[in-house]
Formats: sequence, structure tokens, C-alpha cells
Amino acid sequence: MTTTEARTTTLPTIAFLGAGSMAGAILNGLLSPVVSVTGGIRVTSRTAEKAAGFAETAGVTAFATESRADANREAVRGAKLVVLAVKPYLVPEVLADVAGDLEPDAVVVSVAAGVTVATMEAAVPASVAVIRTMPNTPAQVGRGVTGVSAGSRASEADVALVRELFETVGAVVEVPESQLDALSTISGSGPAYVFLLIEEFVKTAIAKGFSAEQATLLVEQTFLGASELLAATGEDPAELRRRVTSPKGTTEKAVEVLQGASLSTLFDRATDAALARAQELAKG
Ligand SMILES: NC(=O)C1=CN([C@@H]2O[C@H](COP(=O)(O)OP(=O)(O)OC[C@H]3O[C@@H](n4cnc5c(N)ncnc54)[C@H](O)[C@@H]3O)[C@@H](O)[C@H]2O)C=CC1
Ligand SMILES: O=C(O)[C@@H]1CCC=N1
Repeated sequence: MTTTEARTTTLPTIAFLGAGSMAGAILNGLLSPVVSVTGGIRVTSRTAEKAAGFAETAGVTAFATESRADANREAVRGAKLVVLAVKPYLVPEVLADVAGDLEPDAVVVSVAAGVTVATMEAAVPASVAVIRTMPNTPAQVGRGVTGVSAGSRASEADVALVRELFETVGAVVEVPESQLDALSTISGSGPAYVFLLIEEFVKTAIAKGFSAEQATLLVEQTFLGASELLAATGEDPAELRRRVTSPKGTTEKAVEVLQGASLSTLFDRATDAALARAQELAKG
């Protein structure tokens, strides 16, 4: 007899410093019934209002820096995993604040764009491991993809633990740190490119005479349907495109126009711009 059992994940105490869009998306995965966080989850945010929202969730303790100056320090005490999810420019300041309160065997997991492992390792005690990651917001619905780069002090067990954390919200790709900024320009920022395409395509549909409601349905269902077709068939996207593009038909004409617009050059330029910004962020 075969039984299908959901894989269960057990994680140690986790502190999220900076409970914004990204931390919220990851937290969503941790609230799944097949995930157990022994010792609980702590989250911190700047405002008391945001913290109060998180505090309503069972198993989550929330602290706001505007209500208590030691919020981040309190959150990291006793935490094995410390997820840094503040804006990149705040990372040095937050690490300097909590460095003395980190557990000696803590693993600092940064999701911040650009900020290097070297910067973070220099800011925490030598016994504390650092792992840099780059998740994306579809983590919120369990469809994220996260790049993970081990710092110089991270053990295989530390990396395995961080992999488990991010696998609760999607797929994980391990890359050397030298590739993480490039990965960010693809999958970290990628959801924004997709949403931009959807926004623009909806405007086109409205210009073709459809109501906003109809245009939204036509475009969103097309993106969702095409993505699910890709996932379900496992076919090459070029082959799936060929099946839409009847020889001497209508799609062929539209695809010719799109290819004539040098889409690949445009994506190269866009991702190069994101990469340059990551390098600026690394300088602080
Ligand atoms: N949004 C995205 O798609 C992705 C974001 N990231 C990274 O995630 C990090 C956070 O980005 P978002 O979630 O988009 O930003 P956000 O602005 O939504 O969240 C940041 C949070 O930090 C809190 N905060 C500010 N100062 C704080 C302090 N001193 N202590 C504790 N909390 C504090 C704010 O209240 C806010 O809730 C950034 O470093 C970004 O590079 C990484 C991958 C994707
Ligand atoms: O825009 C940013 O800087 C972050 C990193 C990747 C997605 N959002």
C-alpha cells in the first residue's frame, strides 16, 4: 500500500529582524501545518502597528523598535536562525546592535540585496555563521525560488538548515556568493518584470476595446494558464510557443514584431542595471 504523506519540517527558534514584504512571505510558509518551529518565531518591525499585526499569529512573538529600543536584541536571544530582512542600508546598523546578543552558534541569514558576506561576518562574533540568500515574493504562496550562498564560517549543517527554511516556501538553488547578485537580477527582481508585463498587456487590451475587468481577466488568465501549462507539461517553452504559432497565422505576425524589438537585449540591459545597483549597495 502506498501512502502520500506531506513532508514535515522541524526548525529551531527563528528571529526575523524587519517584518516587511519579504519576511512576511517567508513567515507564511512557516505557518504551514507541516512545519514546526520549536521554540517559536520572533519578528521585529519598526512600527508598533506592524508588530501588533504579526503578534496575532499563534506561535509568533512580535516586537517593535519604536516601542522598545532593545527589540532586535530581545528577538535574537535564544534564536538559532536570525533572518535579516531589513533594507540593505540598515543591515550594518542592525547587526552592530544585536552582535553582542547573538547566540554563539547562531546562523545569521541575510535576504538583503547587495550586502556581502564579508561585511556581515566582520560585524558579528567569529563563532556566528553567516549565509546570504536571495528569495522572491512568490514565497508567499509557496512558489518562491531562493538563491543560497554559504559564508566562510557556515558548516554543511548550517547550509542544510537554511535550505530547509527556504524549502518551506519553494525551491532552493545553492550558488557561490559571486553569482548571488546576478541571481537576484533574474529571480529576486523577476516577479516585478512579470507584473510589469501584465500591467502593460492589460493597457493594450483596454486599448483594443475591452473593459478593464475583461482586459484583466484575459491577461491574467493567459499568464497563469501559460505558466501552469509550462509546469504541467515540462515542455520547452519554445515548443509550447510553436504550438500557439500556426504557420502563416496571426501569432506569427505578433511574435515577429516582439522579436524585432530585441527583447533579449532589453532583458540584458535591465538585469545589468539591477546588477550595477547591487554593486553600489555592497559599497554601503
Ligand atoms: N521585496 C522583495 O521582493 C525582496 C526583498 N529582498 C530584501 O529584503 C529586505 C527587505 O525588503 P522588503 O521586505 O521589500 O522591505 P520592507 O520595507 O517591506 O520591510 C522592511 C521592514 O523592516 C522594518 N524595519 C525598519 N527598520 C528596522 C529596524 N531597525 N529593526 C527592525 N525592523 C526594522 C520595517 O518596519 C519594515 O517592516 C531588503 O534587504 C531587500 O533587499 C530580497 C528579495 C526580494
Ligand atoms: O529591489 C530590491 O532591491 C529587492 C531585491 C530583489 C527584489 N527586491
